[in-house]
Amino acid sequence: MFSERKVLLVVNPISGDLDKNEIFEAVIEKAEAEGYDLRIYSTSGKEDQAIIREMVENIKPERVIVAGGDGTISLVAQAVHDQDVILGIIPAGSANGLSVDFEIPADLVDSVNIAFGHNSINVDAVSINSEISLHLSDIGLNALLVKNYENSDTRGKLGYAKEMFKTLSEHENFQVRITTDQEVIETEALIVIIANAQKYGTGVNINPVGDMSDGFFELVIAKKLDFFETAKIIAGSTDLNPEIMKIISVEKAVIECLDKEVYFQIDGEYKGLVRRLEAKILKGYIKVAVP
Ligand SMILES: Nc1ncnc2c1ncn2[C@@H]1O[C@H](COP(=O)(O)OP(=O)(O)OP(=O)(O)O)[C@@H](O)[C@H]1O
Repeated sequence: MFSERKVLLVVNPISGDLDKNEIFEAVIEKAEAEGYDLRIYSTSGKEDQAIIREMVENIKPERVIVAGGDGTISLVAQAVHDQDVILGIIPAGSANGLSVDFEIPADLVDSVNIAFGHNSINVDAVSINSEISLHLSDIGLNALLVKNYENSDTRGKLGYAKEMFKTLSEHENFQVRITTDQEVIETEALIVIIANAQKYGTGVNINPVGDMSDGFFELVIAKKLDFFETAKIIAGSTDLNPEIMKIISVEKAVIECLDKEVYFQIDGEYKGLVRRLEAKILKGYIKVAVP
């Protein structure tokens, strides 16, 4: 029988190190059990956003389920955000920062059940110089780490530690001016994070007040630190010292790097050097299935 209820599964075949066949099997089984007509799209790395958008317009699925890392989730969110669909997430990337924040478990059966489940929340996005950030973007130290890690051929924890050491020796603090509706802050900074979420994929809770559905994003400004304080922060120390870290909740902000161009990353993807960022919240950007 032809089913009116449709679901589109988008899979990134190269993300993380999960066997995608297991994902196909689990989703096919669940879709059958729930009476969904399932369509599948495997990303190619080229024109995916436009293709997914067109598929969603034609198929009109109730849900779009993404199996991939944060890059693929963000791509699909941008393709479907103005459609009436629920986004289900099956964590299948190398870091899975978004899934950590949504408390979506790594277990395949559990995440498939959640992706097809009844609970969903509206999630904000942050527009940064017209690009979309769902999770955590930043300028400074961490963006340089992302750049170094992307360019290195080592992977895993050891590769990460090696790149962190290299990054700490290369990084230079910068002068920044942050203009919000409430205040103008001018300070030397190690890192400025534009945070929609709370945690990096490593589990570091950099923004304890973060809530992806509250209509605000946070600016987390870390000032000059010494070498060991810096290492502690990016290695996972969560005891945020207010002398060192300042966190403000805003709807929009302009961030200007006053003395040099600074490394910039969005949701784990290195974006190049920047001087100026304009960030604003996009409320209720996408609906996501959650536990
Ligand atoms: N078939 C493909 N071949 C090569 N690259 C692809 C293909 N499909 C998608 N990509 C690329 O995969 C990247 C997105 O990867 P994604 O973020 O999903 O996984 P990841 O990098 O393993 O995980 P994480 O973001 O959690 O570290 C994009 O750069 C995209 O262009």
